[in-house]
Amino acid sequence: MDGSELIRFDKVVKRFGGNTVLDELDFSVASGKHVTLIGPSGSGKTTILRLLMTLIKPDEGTIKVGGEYLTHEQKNGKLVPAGEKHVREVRKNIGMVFQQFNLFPNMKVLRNITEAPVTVLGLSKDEAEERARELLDMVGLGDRCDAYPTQLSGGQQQRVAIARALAMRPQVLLLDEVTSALDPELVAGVLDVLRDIAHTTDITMLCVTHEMSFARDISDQVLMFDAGRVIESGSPEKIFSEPEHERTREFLSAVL
Ligand SMILES: Nc1ncnc2c1ncn2[C@@H]1O[C@H](COP(=O)(O)OP(=O)(O)OP(=O)(O)O)[C@@H](O)[C@H]1O
Repeated sequence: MDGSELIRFDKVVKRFGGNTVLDELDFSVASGKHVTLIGPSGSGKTTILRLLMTLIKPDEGTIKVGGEYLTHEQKNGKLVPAGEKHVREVRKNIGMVFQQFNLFPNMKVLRNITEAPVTVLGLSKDEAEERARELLDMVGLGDRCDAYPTQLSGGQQQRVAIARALAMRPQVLLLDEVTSALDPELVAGVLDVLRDIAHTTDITMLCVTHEMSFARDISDQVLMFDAGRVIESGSPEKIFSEPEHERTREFLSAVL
């Protein structure tokens, strides 16, 4: 938790057709911090996470992760659009948990977690399994290594997805409305696991959530988005108790 800058968006523009979704967006996330993005539907929050996962590319601007450009690379002293190999290297620092758990249905829980560490990071099967078992204990599923995803509840599957993301030892964990697809009674278990991770590890978190009490509990900083820009940011105490912007007040009164 050294506070150095881990993520930086610089004048990022993203358009879909004629619709400008991110409008010269600047923001940064310091290493070890937990930052939550809130704001009305369609304000561009998920787009930010998808840009970081390189699922989409910005139309303008630059994105850096861990001091390296994600969008560009240096070649012969010039900044050029990043090639696939460069993107893959920078992307290794980033883990993501999606709304839909996206587990491999034909693999048991343990293998879901060990697959990428073995094939992408080159860990031995034994090393990967040891780490996977630790992570499964951490998410409260140490006894479900041999289950298939369909034998688990949605909440359990999402906890496996969290363990799978952490198994790659990313510097930053992106969380995209990870409880939205869950039955209400399963939400608390997943949020408790994430609270525990936030409070006991030094991983950086960038989180899109509609769970305002969760955002209040884990965040060092809350960014309020509207129409593709950060209109207000600050500690959860400030944003939730003394919002300055009229749009923030309107948004919070609709969701709290
Ligand atoms: N692939 C796409 N093609 C066209 N439009 C898109 C695409 N992805 C996102 N958009 C549009 O971009 C805008 C921002 O979407 P985004 O999902 O980032 O918003 P959000 O703030 O995460 O919303 P929500 O809280 O509802 O998830 C929306 O108007 C959406 O319809």
